[in-house]
Amino acid sequence: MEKLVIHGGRPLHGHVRVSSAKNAVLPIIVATLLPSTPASIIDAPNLDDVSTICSVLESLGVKVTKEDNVLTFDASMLDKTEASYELMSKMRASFLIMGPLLAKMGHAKIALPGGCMIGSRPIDLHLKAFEAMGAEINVGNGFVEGYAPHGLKGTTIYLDFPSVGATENILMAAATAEGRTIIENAAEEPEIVDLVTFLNSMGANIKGAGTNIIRVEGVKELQGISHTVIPDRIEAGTFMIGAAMVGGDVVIDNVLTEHLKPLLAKLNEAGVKVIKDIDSVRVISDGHIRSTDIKTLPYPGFPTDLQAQFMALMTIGNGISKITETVFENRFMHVGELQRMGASIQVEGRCAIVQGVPFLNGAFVRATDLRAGAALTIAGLAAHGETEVGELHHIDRGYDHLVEKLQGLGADIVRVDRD
Ligand SMILES: CC(=O)N[C@H]1[C@@H](OP(=O)(O)OP(=O)(O)OC[C@H]2O[C@@H](n3ccc(=O)[nH]c3=O)[C@H](O)[C@@H]2O)O[C@H](CO)[C@@H](O)[C@@H]1O
Ligand SMILES: C=C(OP(=O)(O)O)C(=O)O
Repeated sequence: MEKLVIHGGRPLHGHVRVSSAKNAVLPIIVATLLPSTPASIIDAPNLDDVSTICSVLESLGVKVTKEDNVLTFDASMLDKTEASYELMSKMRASFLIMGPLLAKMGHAKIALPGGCMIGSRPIDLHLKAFEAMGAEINVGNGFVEGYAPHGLKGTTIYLDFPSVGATENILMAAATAEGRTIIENAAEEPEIVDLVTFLNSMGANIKGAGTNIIRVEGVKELQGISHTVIPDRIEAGTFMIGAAMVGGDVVIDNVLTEHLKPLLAKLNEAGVKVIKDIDSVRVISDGHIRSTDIKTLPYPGFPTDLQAQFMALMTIGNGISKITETVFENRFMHVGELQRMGASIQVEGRCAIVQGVPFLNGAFVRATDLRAGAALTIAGLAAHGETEVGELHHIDRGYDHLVEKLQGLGADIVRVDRD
């Protein structure tokens, strides 16, 4: 069991480069199930979630190869349509294989992903959409099984909530379905746009990605291409918040600032200096933070995946900050850990009231989930004394070389074996 050991209080300086987006690369890898010829991804991030999704595809018969910085997926031998609980339980995004498998193979049997730390995360919207497209869906004994022996048919689907995963699953099911599919109240996240760019480059006919109505004209076949995934806006945001909290002068490279408008606005409100450039952003901070409220919302609102990190920043604000989480029902697991570092936070339902304190103190804390882990790492870098962060497998899911990148900025952080 490994842990991070952090000695806080050293300002951050220099450049750090953001990797490709986890939440874009995962659905894009799944979409390589669809074409009849191999598809490649250039510069995929080095993440446990990427390894997991590659294992899921391999378990279905896809040949996955890596040469230098290019991952290639050849689904011409795809012959299985069942995914085990062991693989599904590692990562919920694995459920995205349901749409492409139904579209291409007419069958999918997938272990139910189950609940997780941040909420129950049902898949009802995905399943309702597949049924509307003509699939027969049965749920039982911990599995969801779908049949579409005569193929999927386009239809109009209204999503009760603009679910990112449901929008992606439907897009992949609809790309080669018969006729037109219209997704109303679709998710508008940049990762949806990147998936659609990938699908359209392979020959799909999809319009409206990035708005809440997406139209898909089903095509007969897709052909594999090579794709470079968009930068990870959540990793970029994590470094921006980190620089703001710890203090210093940091340039974050490979950032599309148009994907981070709510964070830029909130850092501005918090008194942090942020200078935008074409594909980078510079954050200058003396560590004095004005308390600011945030409310998480689907894109283009404030991302739930930056809520924990922003809460860490608010723990040293000059007053009271109200943090409202509307996307997931239980995404405050980091509160207890931040309290161990001396933060003053009270949770009232979906709101956390953070009363800023002059400084945090180092403590032993656990990464209760991926973004909680990032938040606690930032908090440790800003805190007085030594912080240890355990349960690193959560952080490894979604941050590519986090420790090395922070060391490059001058942080005193090492990864060591617990024993
Ligand atoms: C791999 C990936 O891209 N993960 C992201 C994706 O997760 P994910 O795709 O799972 O998130 P969704 O947008 O689907 O979920 C948002 C909300 O909708 C609910 N819901 C979703 C589907 C459904 O069938 N029924 C239902 O009720 C969920 O429980 C949750 O409360 O978007 C989330 C919201 O931006 C991000 O936090 C995750 O980092
Ligand atoms: C919640 C997240 O990911 P996932 O949907 O894969 O659990 C995240 O990236 O913060």
